[in-house]
Amino acid sequence: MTRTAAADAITVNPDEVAKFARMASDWWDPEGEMKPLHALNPTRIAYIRDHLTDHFGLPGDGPEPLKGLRLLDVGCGGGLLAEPLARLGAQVTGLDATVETIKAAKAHAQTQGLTIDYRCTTAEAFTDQSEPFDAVLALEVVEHVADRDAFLRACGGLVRPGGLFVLSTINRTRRSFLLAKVAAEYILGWLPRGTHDWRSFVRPSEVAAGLRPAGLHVRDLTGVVYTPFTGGWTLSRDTAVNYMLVAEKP
Ligand SMILES: C[S@@+](CC[C@H](N)C(=O)[O-])C[C@H]1O[C@@H](n2cnc3c(N)ncnc32)[C@H](O)[C@@H]1O
Ligand SMILES: [Mg+2]
Repeated sequence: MTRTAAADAITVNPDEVAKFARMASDWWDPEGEMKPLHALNPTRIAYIRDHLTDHFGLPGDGPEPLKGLRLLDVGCGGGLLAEPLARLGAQVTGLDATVETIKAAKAHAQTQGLTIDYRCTTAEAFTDQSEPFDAVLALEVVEHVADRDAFLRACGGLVRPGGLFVLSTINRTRRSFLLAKVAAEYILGWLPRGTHDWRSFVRPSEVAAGLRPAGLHVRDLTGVVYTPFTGGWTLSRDTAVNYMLVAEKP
């Protein structure tokens, strides 16, 4: 049975988190069920690094361009994002709703000699337990939560004034139904069948509306598209399927 952060956590969809808990041993296998996240990683990490260094006026060169920043990775999974960001010098806290996932993340970070503060909890529960962060990240999580607005409000509440929120997800369009649902799960087999519910995909306008009560404004919206020739992902103006978004708290 999956042990979750808190049975009454309003953003946790038990069926959704159980899927990720079952995959806990697979997070770091680049050919396993998390293969698409591994493939996306270089592109999304570069996007995050560039937005953070630019916004906080950091030099951006050198081996640790994110040194001095406190980051919160919400729905961190096995740490695919938390680890590279820690290597770039950031002080990283990672939250995930399932015990199995956090165990896998802790074990892997230890093999890498990385110090990351991993906790099994939710953004809404963590709000009362922590100082706000320079930046909060939630990549590929919002389409799996039970209450989207509560999730965005809680994430936004954990951003300090002057800080950033970075999100990635899948847009809810006709094209995303064909590509991110039908093709990815049933034709190409990139993701296990049933990974996503198209109705849970999120329009950028819905992210913006969900962040507004927490006082955040969207500063950037960038698409991420698959390039069949290279088998990689690149940033694009096309936000109809996958996209990344940066919001700022003034
Ligand atoms: C697709 S994975 C993304 C992992 C990671 N952010 C990445 O991009 O590599 C989604 C993760 O969100 C977690 N999750 C789902 N709902 C959550 C919630 N309400 N609070 C915290 N974590 C949640 C799941 O357990 C899972 O590990
Ligand atoms: Mg997803």
